[in-house]
Amino acid sequence: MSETIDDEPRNDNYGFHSIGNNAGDLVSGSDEDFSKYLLDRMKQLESRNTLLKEQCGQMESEKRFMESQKLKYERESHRLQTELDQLKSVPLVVANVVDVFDDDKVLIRSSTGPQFLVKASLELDKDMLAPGARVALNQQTLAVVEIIPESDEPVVSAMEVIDSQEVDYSQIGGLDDQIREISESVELPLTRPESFVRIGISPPKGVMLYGPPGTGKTLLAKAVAHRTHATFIRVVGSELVQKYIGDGAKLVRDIFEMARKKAPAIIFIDELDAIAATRLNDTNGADREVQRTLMQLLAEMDGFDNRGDVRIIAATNRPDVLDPAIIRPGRFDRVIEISLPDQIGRETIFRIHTDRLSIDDDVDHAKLAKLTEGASGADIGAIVMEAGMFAVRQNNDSISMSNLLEAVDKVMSSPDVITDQSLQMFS
Ligand SMILES: Nc1ncnc2c1ncn2[C@@H]1O[C@H](COP(=O)(O)OP(=O)(O)OP(=O)(O)O)[C@@H](O)[C@H]1O
Repeated sequence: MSETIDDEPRNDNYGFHSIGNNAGDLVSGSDEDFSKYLLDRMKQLESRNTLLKEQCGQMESEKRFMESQKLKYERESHRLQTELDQLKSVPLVVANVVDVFDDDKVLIRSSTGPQFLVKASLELDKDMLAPGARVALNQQTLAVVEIIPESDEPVVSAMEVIDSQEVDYSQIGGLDDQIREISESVELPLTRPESFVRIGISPPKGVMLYGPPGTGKTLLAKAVAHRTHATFIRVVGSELVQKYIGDGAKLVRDIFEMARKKAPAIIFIDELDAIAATRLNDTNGADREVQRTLMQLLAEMDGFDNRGDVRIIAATNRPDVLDPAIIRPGRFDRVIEISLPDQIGRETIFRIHTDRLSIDDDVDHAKLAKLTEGASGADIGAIVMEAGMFAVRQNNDSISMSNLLEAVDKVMSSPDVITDQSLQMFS
């Protein structure tokens, strides 16, 4: 096969003239010239070879780039196709599980309110399919096809007091015994759990604070959270009473779940009586829902490890209506009365509330305490606030005793102040 030396005719300087593309075509010349010629040709061919190798390298990298681009576009096309399929799929209906039965039947309540008895897909995790769970239904058959993962419901995370105020025991007057009791029941299990393990006793699972409004129950719970650097999750009982079936129980589950995630944590359930009033036998739908929520609370309390770092404190103004089941041992087994402050307590609370204010030197806290028999800590706080407003109105630089006396008259004559007969329920 004739070997092509080069693909262009050439004009070389050695007395040779090519008459074709083959070596045999060279016109003869001297041997020396011929070897020079060959050397030159070899260099030319070497540089051409180098050039071709570079071009080949470039084409290789272009080929790799094109292949990667092809892969990238194939992936993008697959993603868009999947998205298109999903967008074309029929939207699912969201509902809540009311009850689950053995034969894969589920009683659900749609967001608009009606209830349906439907089939549940066999692929679903039966443990997750519990009353209160949120599920997605096929639009045609209403069959349960998905369980919507529980997320931090905004309403639950909104309950966490993330920036719990810098409340300390020193800002609470007239409750020294109660502070000691709550410190033993809540603070020590969080700060010195090993003491309970060493002695072999379990700390109280839940602490119930009861007493008239405005006596410092919430304040105490916040102070404990501050002392233990625990996440303070405040839940108001009435907020657990939800409109739809199962939502209250689900809220309780979410709250305990969040507390475990955010441990050490203190769950403070204010107005516990809103869900823990005595269970009535003859109940209508709404009471049944409240009971379901209460049962969930009891189940969570029975289920959780009381040596763990989640503590529960509840507060109520209505101990007389509480279901006895809620305060049996193993539930709220430490009950602490937060009573109205006595004379000395009121004087202390007056000092606490005026401590950071500009007041005249002649302010007599003992006299103010004598004049406010039956006032709660909140009433005393209101008196000091009113006195401050009077001083501002008179453009004074500080609060005078007369401002405080005027405020005592105003607040103590207000219908909100606890009277003797309303205290009967706490006796
Ligand atoms: N013992 C106290 N010492 C100092 N301040 C108090 C005391 N009790 C109440 N206060 C004042 O009253 C305010 C309300 O108190 P707190 O919210 O703790 O009352 P509560 O018992 O939880 O009321 P409720 O039962 O209505 O929820 C407090 O922020 C504080 O300013």
